[in-house]
Amino acid sequence: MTSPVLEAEGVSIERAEQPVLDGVSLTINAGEGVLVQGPSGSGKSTLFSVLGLLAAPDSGSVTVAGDETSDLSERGRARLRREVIGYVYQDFKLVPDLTARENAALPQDHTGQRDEAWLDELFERLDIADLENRHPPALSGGEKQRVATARALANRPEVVLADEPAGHLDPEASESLLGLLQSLRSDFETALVVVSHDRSLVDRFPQVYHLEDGTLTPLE
Ligand SMILES: Nc1ncnc2c1ncn2[C@@H]1O[C@H](COP(=O)(O)OP(=O)(O)OP(=O)(O)O)[C@@H](O)[C@H]1O
Repeated sequence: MTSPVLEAEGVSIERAEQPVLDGVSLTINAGEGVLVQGPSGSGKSTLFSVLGLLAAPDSGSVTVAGDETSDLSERGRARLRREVIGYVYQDFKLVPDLTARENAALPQDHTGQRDEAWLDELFERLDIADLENRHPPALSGGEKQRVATARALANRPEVVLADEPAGHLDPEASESLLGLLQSLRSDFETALVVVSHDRSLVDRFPQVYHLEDGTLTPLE
């Protein structure tokens, strides 16, 4: 039996005194591909933050790689963020003073284990090898998105969380990036959780949930 890499149970959170997530439960097993689809403002980025231990829920629990996180110290949560989860942020969060390759290597530098061969492979697979010495201000939105994806995968995480990972790409580049994420999922058992408003992604994922009015519903 596969064990969950990420599990949210009864998660609720308010923003500006309004409920955004209302008793959301979600289980992600190793290697699973899950899309959370919902309209703008439905709470997708909030769910991304809660699942990624970037925000604590008001109630409910989030368990990462078997560790229930509400009782963990900040140090323990930081370790899970570093070692278990990879993040593709909606606004990339690349460091402008570092090259594309240095940005992608940041998670490895935080754990003290540079793996140049894996970075080479990621840059090849993402088709950005020729951009590795450029700084983010000199990259297009789609190029930044691929560098951010390389960074998310740098530590071979058990689960990648991605907020609108194809938001800045044309349909062809979006298809290729999602194909890459899905192939990494099958090659390395990396679970993938994508939150997106983009309905065209629905057919690309084995499991799809709809988020609206604070409630997460599986789409049949
Ligand atoms: N820091 C905050 N303070 C107040 N309200 C917030 C805050 N963050 C989010 N919200 C509100 O919470 C709701 C959910 O926001 P969230 O960003 O999670 O939605 P989303 O589905 O990701 O939207 P989008 O697709 O437009 O990115 C929105 O109504 C938003 O205005």
